[in-house]
Amino acid sequence: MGETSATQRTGDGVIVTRALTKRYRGGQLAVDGLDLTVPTGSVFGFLGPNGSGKTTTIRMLMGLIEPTSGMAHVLGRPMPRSARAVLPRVGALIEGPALYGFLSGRDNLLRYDAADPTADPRTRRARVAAALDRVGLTAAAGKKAKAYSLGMKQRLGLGAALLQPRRLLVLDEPTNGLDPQGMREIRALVRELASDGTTVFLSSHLLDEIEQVCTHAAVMARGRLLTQGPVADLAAGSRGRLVVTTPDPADAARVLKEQGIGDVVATDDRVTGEVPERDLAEVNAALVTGGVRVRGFGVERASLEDAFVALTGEGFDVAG
Ligand SMILES: Nc1ncnc2c1ncn2[C@@H]1O[C@H](COP(=O)(O)OP(=O)(O)OP(=O)(O)O)[C@@H](O)[C@H]1O
Repeated sequence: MGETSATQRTGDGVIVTRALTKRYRGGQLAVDGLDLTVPTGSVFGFLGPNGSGKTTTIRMLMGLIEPTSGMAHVLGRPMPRSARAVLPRVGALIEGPALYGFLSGRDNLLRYDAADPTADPRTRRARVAAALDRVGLTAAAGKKAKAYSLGMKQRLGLGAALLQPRRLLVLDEPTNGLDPQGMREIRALVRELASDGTTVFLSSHLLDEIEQVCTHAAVMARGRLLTQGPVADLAAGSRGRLVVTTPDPADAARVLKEQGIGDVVATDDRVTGEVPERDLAEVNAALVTGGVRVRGFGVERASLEDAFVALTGEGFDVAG
């Protein structure tokens, strides 16, 4: 099979996998028949709880481990076979950046750049200065990396991935372990990179993170792909919740149950339930007839979390 036919077959996805499978030597089936398509220019969230197979997938995509079966194409070329041609065009941040604590941030990047045989030594300093600027570390460039906060270390790792122009950035749990401020910084950076046209593939076990920064997402559980597509479509696939705001939550809950509404949950001044098939006006009328003072009545937009729960029938470890 020639390279051209392979490219045609995989369309214009930046990452395409078909039936990609990894069984570790111990017998653990970590990734099971994965069909993934990451559109060009997307910020693609690879979502799943710990142990769902995200890191294993990323390691196969980067040619770090061999799949047991199936195929993975990155930038139209098969991995791991074309790793030498593909990897220079991919920036990766996997399992935290490897940094020398005793070197300054700038010297760490100079080292990274020097390790790249395609990087012109005459323009090295300028490249490193531009990368430091990109990730907001110019002022801290002279500090030793061991004095950096976790967020600064992550940003330095991203800076290393950005020394060369990249068509694809692969970030494995880029905000893991960061405080809220550090998370915000990394998310802002990801959005900025994406606005320049770089495709970003990032894994996360945080649903709200995916909703905040990603255009597309795939959801993994126990090594299998549950769904993938534009984030807005994934959330819309779930029906959302009926929400009644009222000073009479107990009465409202009773009426809603009488009306056949499922999963009724009452809190202080809010009662929610599953969205019924029938006309919502009838439900509203029943509440009013039942003496419930209705202050608000409507359907709350479904979140990706609702979609996840609907898909798996179980909750998601949102707090991490
Ligand atoms: N080298 C290995 N040998 C054997 N089993 C492994 C190995 N690496 C991972 N696994 C197992 O494969 C499964 C998937 O792990 P993986 O690290 O890919 O998941 P993950 O979604 O990235 O989770 P995490 O966020 O915890 O890294 C887990 O059950 C894990 O224990």
